[in-house]
Amino acid sequence: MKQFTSVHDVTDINALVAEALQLKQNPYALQQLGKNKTIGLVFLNPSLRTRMSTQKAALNLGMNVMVLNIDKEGWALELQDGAIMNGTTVEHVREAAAVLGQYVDIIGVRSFPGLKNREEDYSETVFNKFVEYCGVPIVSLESATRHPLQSLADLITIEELKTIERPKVVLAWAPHIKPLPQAVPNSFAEWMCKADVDFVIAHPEGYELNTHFTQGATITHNLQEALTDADFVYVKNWSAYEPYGKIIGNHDDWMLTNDMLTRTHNAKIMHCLPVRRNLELSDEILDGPHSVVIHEAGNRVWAAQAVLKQMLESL
Ligand SMILES: CCC[C@H](NC(C)=O)C(=O)O
Ligand SMILES: NC(=O)OP(=O)(O)O
Repeated sequence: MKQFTSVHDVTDINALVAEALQLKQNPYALQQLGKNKTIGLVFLNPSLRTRMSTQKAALNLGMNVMVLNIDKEGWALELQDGAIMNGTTVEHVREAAAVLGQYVDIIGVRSFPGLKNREEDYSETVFNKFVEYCGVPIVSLESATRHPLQSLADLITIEELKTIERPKVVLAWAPHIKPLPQAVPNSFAEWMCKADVDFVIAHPEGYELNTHFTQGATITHNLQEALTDADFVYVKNWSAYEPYGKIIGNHDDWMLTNDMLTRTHNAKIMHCLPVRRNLELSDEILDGPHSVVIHEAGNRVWAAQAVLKQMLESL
């Protein structure tokens, strides 16, 4: 595996899931594989799970790890090619990315969308500049339009916890007070459309995701209908794709409650975290028997470890 930026970088998602579950059983079996290899984790935005789980995965493989919060600890980055840098930016991404590539064997980058310019975000301008200039293999720590490490962990969780061969999986939009990226739902949809599940996306009218990511999914504006016989409900907020980056209408009634779950097939409730309690998901669900969000977060280590193993094997 030369890079991990989307499901399209994976030849066999089921084999990758199986590999992750094997590593979960025997986390330290490959400590020599990463010996004297270094991964650099570069964050342009906050992170808890991705930061800690990817470090742990790399350490499990014997790698050295360096973490840089480049937005706070690095120089103010210039991202526009051809810019006359006579303003507040101090270093161009061309140099910053290339220099980072001198220090590491693999680089991870987190770069959220600005949610202002859809063309800029959906062309992955910032992320792709790191890909272009760093000169080493790259793993996405969440980009403007995808979060593949999260989606792999989600698929691992579904495979581990499913009680029937082909479960019904529902991506259910939930309310929020801030406009959030579409990266997590885009990526989840892409992976679910390739997995052996019956996949349904439920959201209020106006929150349609870009169809590039949802080919094969059943899409409904009726949450109750979607929840019927669901085995997994993946709860996530996202802002509108059109008008881009906006919150449209008031849909507080889309926050899941235990009463709504009675329609499901004893569904397990998933969320990538962080979650706004009693806004996106109720306390009664998060603290109740249906939630698997902590188990899901734990699987981020095994997802990252399986990906880094394959990337190390390709160095
Ligand atoms: C893993 C989730 C990161 C981010 N969440 C927030 C709260 O910004 C998002 O929704 O993409
Ligand atoms: N789910 C996830 O990626 O969490 P962080 O943003 O805390 O890394």
